[in-house]
Amino acid sequence: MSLVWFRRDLRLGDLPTLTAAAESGDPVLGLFVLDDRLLKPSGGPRKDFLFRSLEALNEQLDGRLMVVHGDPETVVPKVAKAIDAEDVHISADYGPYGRERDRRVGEKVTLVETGSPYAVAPGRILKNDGEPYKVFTPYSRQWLEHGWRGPADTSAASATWIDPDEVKGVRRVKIPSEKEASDAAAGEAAASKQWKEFLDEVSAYDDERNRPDLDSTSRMSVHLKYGTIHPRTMLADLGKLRNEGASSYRRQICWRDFYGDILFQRPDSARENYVKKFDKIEIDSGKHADELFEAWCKGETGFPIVDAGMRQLNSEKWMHNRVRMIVASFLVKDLHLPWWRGARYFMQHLVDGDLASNQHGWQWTAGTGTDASPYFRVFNPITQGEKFDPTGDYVRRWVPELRGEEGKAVHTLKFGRPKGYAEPIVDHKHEREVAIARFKAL
Ligand SMILES: Cc1cc2nc3c(=O)[nH]c(=O)nc-3n(C[C@H](O)[C@H](O)[C@H](O)COP(=O)(O)OP(=O)(O)OC[C@H]3O[C@@H](n4cnc5c(N)ncnc54)[C@H](O)[C@@H]3O)c2cc1C
Repeated sequence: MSLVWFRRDLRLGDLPTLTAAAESGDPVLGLFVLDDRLLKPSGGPRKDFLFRSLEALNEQLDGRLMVVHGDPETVVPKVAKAIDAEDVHISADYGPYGRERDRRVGEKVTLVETGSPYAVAPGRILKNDGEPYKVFTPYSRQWLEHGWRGPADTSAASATWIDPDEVKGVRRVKIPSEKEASDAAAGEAAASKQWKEFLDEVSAYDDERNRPDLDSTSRMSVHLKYGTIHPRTMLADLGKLRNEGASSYRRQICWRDFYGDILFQRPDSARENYVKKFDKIEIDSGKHADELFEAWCKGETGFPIVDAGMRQLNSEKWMHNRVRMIVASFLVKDLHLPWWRGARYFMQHLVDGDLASNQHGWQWTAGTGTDASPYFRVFNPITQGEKFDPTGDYVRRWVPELRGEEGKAVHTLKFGRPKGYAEPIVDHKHEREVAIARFKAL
């Protein structure tokens, strides 16, 4: 018998783990472990998406997904023993917790790793001197040159699936549900449909991807996070197209691989500054800092694009990439709060919250990360709004108090601030100087 332990690969198509497990011709048991170490710190939207994707996977397997609850170190060997499986097939996990977990489980059973959640697995792309890259552009050149495998030809029909009802001595649980849901459609079929629909529009991606008012990005991040689609499948489709949009999209997939690689090289960077000299930068704390943080979380800063972004996050559990950068810069450089405070809030609320992309997206914006935007480059939330939401539609969509403002005047409020909309909580010009002075003091 073979065991496939699903983790961040909740699909049956393009699943090399399944090819490996089915190779011997033995029947296969599909297993998912509800692990409190991962579930407890997960925000509701992520749990909801995970549970709905598990439901979809279970359906694809005609109800044959075994779901158990507990510490994988105990339950995975128990399940393997119950079906007399020699090998436990997994897709490699490169995150700090996942690596340590797999090391522990691997001491008790034979873990066979095939593939990873990335196009190119972390640790593969190295400089000529064998050192990992720290800067995106040379990494991306090497990444393109390295290339990736084609999609694996797998489906539910690739194996004979064991019915979990026939497995004795293992306590199964029902797939839970979660109240704090997002609208993101979950599961492999939804991922595939969404991707195909987006491919029809990808030629416009390069021109429009920075425009939150157009809402024209793919929203595939949550599917990539939970592996309801693999980037390899997407890259294969993109490879058939010859347009700027497809190249630009490929570059974003590369950013995802890059940050996966950086976190693999430096697991400490999930919690600490990637560039150590920033440990000494002055950051604010105390009651007033907490009040400012609260206003930021609620989208009540009095800066329209920042408030629109935070309200989109709180409502949709997702935020446009450009706006993620703007609100992150505002938290770090206008409010002088530590990046990890904002990153934690994002991880609680984002449906696509991913340790590598989130912590490094934050560190990039804060200036403490890899080829970071320099600390002295401070985003002006008003000009950023005018430039990237030139119609003003994005702000009006998310900030009802500003719906009476026309065009891009919604960012400057030059004709006055409507009643009921917050006064700016800080003076951007002044805070910019404070941020730069603190940087220079390092
Ligand atoms: C402060 C901050 C926090 C972020 N937190 C996360 C996070 O928790 N999870 C997450 O998946 N992405 C995160 N990102 C990256 C990016 O914002 C999202 O991947 C993107 O907005 C998701 O929407 P989309 O799928 O429509 O993106 P698209 O524009 O359609 O991009 C396609 C895919 O490329 C990848 N991608 C795009 N931009 C980036 C990037 N800068 N870094 C890494 N991968 C990228 C994503 O997988 C995305 O789905 C963060 C960025 C910033 C600045």
